[in-house]
Amino acid sequence: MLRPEISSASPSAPAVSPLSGETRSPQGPRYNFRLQETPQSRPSGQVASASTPPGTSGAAGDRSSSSSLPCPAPGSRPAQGSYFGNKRAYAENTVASNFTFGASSSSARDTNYPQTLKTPLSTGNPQRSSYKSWTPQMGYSASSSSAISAHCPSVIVAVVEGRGLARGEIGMASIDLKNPQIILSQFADNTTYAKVITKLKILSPLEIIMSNTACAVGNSTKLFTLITENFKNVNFTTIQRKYFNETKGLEYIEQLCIAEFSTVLMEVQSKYYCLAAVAALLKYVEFIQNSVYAPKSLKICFQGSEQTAMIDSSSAQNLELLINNQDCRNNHTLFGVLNYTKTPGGSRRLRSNILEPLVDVETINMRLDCVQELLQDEELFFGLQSVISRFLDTEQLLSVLVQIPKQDTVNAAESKITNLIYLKHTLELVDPLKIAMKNCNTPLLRAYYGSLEDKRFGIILEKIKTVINDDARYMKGCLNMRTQKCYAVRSNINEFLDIARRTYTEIVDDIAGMISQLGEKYSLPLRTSFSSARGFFIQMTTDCLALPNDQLPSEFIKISKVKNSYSFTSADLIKMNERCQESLREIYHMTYMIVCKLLSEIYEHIHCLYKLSDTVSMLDMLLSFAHACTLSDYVRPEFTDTLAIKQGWHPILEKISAEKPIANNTYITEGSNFLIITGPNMSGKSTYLKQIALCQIMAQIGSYVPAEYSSFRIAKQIFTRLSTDDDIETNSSTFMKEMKEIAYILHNANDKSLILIDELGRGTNTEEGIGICYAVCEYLLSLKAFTLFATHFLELCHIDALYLNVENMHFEVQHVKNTSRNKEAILYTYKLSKGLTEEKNYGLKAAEVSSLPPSIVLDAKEITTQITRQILQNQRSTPEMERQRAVYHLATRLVQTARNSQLDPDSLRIYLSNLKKKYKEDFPKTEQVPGKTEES
Ligand SMILES: Nc1ncnc2c1ncn2[C@@H]1O[C@H](COP(=O)(O)OP(=O)(O)OP(=O)(O)O)[C@@H](O)[C@H]1O
Repeated sequence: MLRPEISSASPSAPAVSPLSGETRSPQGPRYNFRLQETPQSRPSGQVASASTPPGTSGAAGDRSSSSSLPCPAPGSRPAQGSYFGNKRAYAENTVASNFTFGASSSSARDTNYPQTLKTPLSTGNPQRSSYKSWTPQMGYSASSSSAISAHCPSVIVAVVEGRGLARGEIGMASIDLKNPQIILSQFADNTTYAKVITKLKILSPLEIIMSNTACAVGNSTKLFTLITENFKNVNFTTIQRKYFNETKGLEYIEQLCIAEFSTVLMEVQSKYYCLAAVAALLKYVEFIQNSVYAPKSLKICFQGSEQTAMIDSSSAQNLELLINNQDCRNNHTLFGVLNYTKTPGGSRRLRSNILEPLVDVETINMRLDCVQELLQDEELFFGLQSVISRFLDTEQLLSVLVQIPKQDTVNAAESKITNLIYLKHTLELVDPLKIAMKNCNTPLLRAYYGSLEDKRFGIILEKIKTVINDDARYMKGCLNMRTQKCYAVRSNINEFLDIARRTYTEIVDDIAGMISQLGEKYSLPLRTSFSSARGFFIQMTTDCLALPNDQLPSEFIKISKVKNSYSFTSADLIKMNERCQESLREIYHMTYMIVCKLLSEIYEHIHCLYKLSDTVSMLDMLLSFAHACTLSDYVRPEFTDTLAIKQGWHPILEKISAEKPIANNTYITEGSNFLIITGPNMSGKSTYLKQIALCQIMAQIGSYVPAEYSSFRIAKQIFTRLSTDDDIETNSSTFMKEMKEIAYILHNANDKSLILIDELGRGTNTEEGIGICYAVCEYLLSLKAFTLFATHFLELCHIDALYLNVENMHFEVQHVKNTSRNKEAILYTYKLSKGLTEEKNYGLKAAEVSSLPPSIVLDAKEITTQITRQILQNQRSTPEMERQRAVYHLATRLVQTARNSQLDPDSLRIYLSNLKKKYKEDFPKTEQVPGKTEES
């Protein structure tokens, strides 16, 4: 048996774990997880064989399972006396000994683990507790409010990097604890590890697992260091390298992947790093969850990095895709604009699509066809929306159903019963969903309709209905749900269960009777209330009532008062609550066994739920797109080689402001793929850049876009270098941030990128800033990427003379006389026009209208005039410098022309002779460039 060993490290813990000898990152809590082999252990990664029926005991009893518990035959009776009188005999006969009801259980399996194993899960670490506290009972709220909880981190990722020559080859495997789907990926990354970091940011993990060799004392790998720096709030766990075992990974996939997705085996067979990562991941997850995945129960997919567009995390942040930069609680984000989803699955899907838009035009167009149909057919839209909004979190339901608890506890029993009720509720919605979709036309909707025709839905429901009452259903409120669970199983299936339920009802009636008697006795308006923590208790409002001596009778204990309402209990009520709990435990116990038997019968069909959850989440997202369209006049995008947006506007600005934003046109083609945008401060440059990126993302996820007409070229990557107003870093670190971001773009951009750069070089002095901008522009101009470059350096605009593919655009402002203050005021039009801005000293003008003291503004104006004069003088005083500059320009143009010599020979000759003419006009006395002949 493998013996896992976990040691928890508090932030103040020493750098080396005394238990495992592993290093720990100094930031925050870290965990080291070490699996040790002991003589009685089963080999790593060993799981119950595929032929083991789900729910039966697995290898070496390791996969203890629910249906191994013998179930009493319907109608079977204890040998003698009443059920209560023969409880023990009944238990001995019918209940497997590993079914341990009670707060703490120590199953045989559990004894294989040292006590330290549980420490990390029970520490008060708030981050850690997020999955510790996650239980199958949680997260089934049906409303869209659950969208928020849907985004609480629940993903565990294992990352491994190749060694030696294979350094830079990355394998990743992730599983969402709320969604039983494993995503594998393997790719080559460069030394900045941009792809890994981006992928991890998109996954937004709860925990990252790496090999212990990645963080050997004093010799951590660059990848480890970068990940720990970038994910300071995420838990790290290191596992011995041997558990990153590709053979075990392949075995895991063979055993756990459901048949529908088994082609993944062909894809990953020779991808050793992702196989190694999945082996470590599953070993670890099964360990911390204290459960194993049932054979053939998981959806496992391989996701290459080329299937979706890449948006790095700082671009996602700059563009406010998911989180608003000013206030992380408000929903002024692209997600907020598009999110009208009704299910947690739909909301999760929207989130992941926004972060990873599609690149396949055919798929995007299929989605757009659906949105179009939903917009044109109101009946379809409202019919679908009403059914979809009744679905629970199907993915999480599946996630619970495919796990077999290693221990049978009251909680596990209760959760299985709850899940069966949810399953019934979910399956009962399949028919209404089919009815709502029966007249749909578009191929994608028809395909989803077709997936609902799966016979397995009906088979499972039929089987459930033979055991579960027709009216057992999901209900809000803990008492309601408790009642549903109690009476879920049909009567006459188990006589003892019927008796236990009668007893439970009697106790509940007794409680109500006792409380009403107490009310009469003290002439108080007492009410029976219930909470999951307290059980039944008494409540009383004091609105129209004065208490004798301002005190409650002494019989009432544990009194608490909130506003004008008292809550309390009595010694008798506490006893009755205990009896109630005991009888409930018995009911759950018997129900559980029936449920387990039922689940084992329906288990082979359960995988159709993967299809259903996919259908529901996709329909929910498409409905959400259509909903967003109905609130604003969006247009269906086209996909061509040109980025052309007619009268497009910023979708988030529209959501925030009372008036519709000013719309603008955009036109970028391969021949004119570099826009330089100038304009005074506050004229709308940054907003415009973001608007382009947001529209591009909306189009690529299959949504309509805010414009009158739009056409996009698919972007494989979207890069942004945008200035953030609320940057509180120092000037130097702002500059370093700028440089890092721009370096990232230069390393990763290619011909299919969309690049937005705003105010590059503002973190350093003007000359150097211009120099950097110029060099960056020249590099980007060598690509066919679509680039929008907003700047205050007007010198940069002259680059259009050298490069034919550069276009200058500017934001117009108007100057109006403010008669009351006899001053000129700036009127922002937010209108984009051709050419570069003619505004001068607009920084000073902006400062003038700001709250800067007038004396300071005056000083600033004077100093600016002096500096400008000095610069001009300097420039004039050195004709040699001017000559050199001209030579440089001429040489650059010649080189550029030669490089882009797509011009035919005649045009090239004309172009060169024009250049020569211009050069001679500008410098009549310079006969030729020193050292060079004219011909050269
Ligand atoms: N198209 C528009 N329609 C309406 N309001 C707009 C539009 N564009 C920008 N604005 C408003 O103008 C404000 C300033 O815009 P923005 O930050 O884009 O200007 P900027 O030119 O980038 O300024 P700076 O150069 O100082 O960074 C925005 O916060 C927004 O409220």
